[in-house]
Amino acid sequence: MYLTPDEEKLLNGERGPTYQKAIEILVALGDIYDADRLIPIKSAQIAGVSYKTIGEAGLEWISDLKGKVAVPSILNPAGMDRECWMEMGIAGDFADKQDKIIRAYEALGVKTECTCTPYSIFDDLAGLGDHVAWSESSAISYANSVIGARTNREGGPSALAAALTGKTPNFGYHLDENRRPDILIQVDAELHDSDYGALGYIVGEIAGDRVPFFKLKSRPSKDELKSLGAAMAASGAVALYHVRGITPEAWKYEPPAERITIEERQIKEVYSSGTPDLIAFGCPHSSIDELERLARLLDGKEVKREVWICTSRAIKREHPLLVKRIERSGAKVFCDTCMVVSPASERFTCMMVNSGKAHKYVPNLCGVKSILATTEECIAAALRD
Ligand SMILES: C[C@@](O)(CCOP(=O)(O)O)CC(=O)O
Ligand code: SF4
Repeated sequence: MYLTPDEEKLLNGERGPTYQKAIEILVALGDIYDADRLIPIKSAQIAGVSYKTIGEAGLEWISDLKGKVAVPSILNPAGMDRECWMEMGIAGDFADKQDKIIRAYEALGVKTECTCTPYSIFDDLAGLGDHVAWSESSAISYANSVIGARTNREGGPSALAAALTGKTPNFGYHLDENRRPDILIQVDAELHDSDYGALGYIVGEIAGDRVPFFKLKSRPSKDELKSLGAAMAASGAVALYHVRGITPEAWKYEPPAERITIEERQIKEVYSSGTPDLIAFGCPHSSIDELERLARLLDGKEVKREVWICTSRAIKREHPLLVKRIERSGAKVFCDTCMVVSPASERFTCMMVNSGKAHKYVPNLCGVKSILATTEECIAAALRD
C-alpha cells in the first residue's frame, strides 16, 4: 500500500509508539485487503468500551496509548449507566474499571458519549459519500445504508487507529464496486415496528456478508431501518443494504438476479410469548420518537416487572419531561449502556425485547433466554401481574 511521506514518518515512530501502533494496524489491514492507499475519514465510532467485553487486557491497552484523535470520535455503549450504575446492580469494582476505560478514551480526545446511534445526536459525523471508520455493527449498517456514508466493519482497535490518524485503508465498502447489491429480498408482507427486526433476523442468516436489495410493500421509518440493519448485522454480517425507493444509493442499481421471497408467516415465526423478568427496549439505542411512543404506552400505568429503556445520554438530558413521563410508570431509562454489553442483565432469566438484534445476542452474550415481541406486547407483559 502506498504511504505518503508523513504516513511513513508515523510508521517509523517519529510521533511516538501510539501513532506508530495505529498506522501499523491500518497498514496491516490495507495490505491484507489490497488497499491502494489510506484515505481521510470524517469521523470514527469506537467499539470495545464495555469492561464486560474488553476486560483487563483491553483496559491496559487503551491506558498505555498517548495522543489525540484527529477527527470527531465517539464511543460505543459501556457496561453501565455512568450515573445510575448502582440502580442497575453493577458492582463497585466493575464501575471503577469501567470508569478508567472511559477516562482513558477521554484522554485521547474521544467524546465520551457512549452510544451506538451517534447519528441521532450529531449531524456532522457522516453524510452521503463520506468515508468514516465505525465499528458497532448496527451503526456501520446505518451509516452505509441509511446515510450513504462509507465504512468497513471496523473492530475497536482499527476504529481507534483510524481516529488517531484520521485515515483508513481504501478497500471494501469504501469502493463503488463493493456497494452493489448481491441478492434481492422480496418481502410479501406489510411490516411495522419490530417486524423489521424480525425480517433482519431472518435475512441476516441468509445473506451472510452479502449486500441485500429489498423490495418492500411498506415504507420503513428511519427507526425501522435502524432495526432492520441491526438485526441483519447480528444474525449475519450484513454491513450494507439497499431498499428500493428508500435508501440513498438504491436508485443506482438494478435488482440482482438471485432472489428470495420472505412471507408474512416467516416473520410471525420469529416472535414468541412467555413471562419475562426483564423487558428491555433500545437495541439500538432509542430515538426520541421511540421514547415518545413508549411514554404514550406507559402514561398513567405502573409496570409490574423490571423495564429498561436504553438511549443516549444526550437524548435523556435534552428531554427530561419525556424521561419523567416514562419513569413515572416505574420503567427505567438507562444511558451509556445497553442490555447486551452490561453485565447487569445477566442476573435475569428471561428477557423480552422488541429488537431482532437483541433477540439474537441476548442468549449468546448474556446467557439469558430471549423472547421477541412487538413493542405493544412488551408493554403488555410489563403491565401484567
Ligand atoms: C453487541 C455489540 O453491538 C456491541 C458490543 O461491542 P463492544 O462491547 O463495544 O465491543 C457488538 C456489535 O454488534 O458490534
Ligand atoms: S447490542 Fe444493541 S444497544 Fe447494545 S451496542 Fe449493540 S446495537 Fe447498541
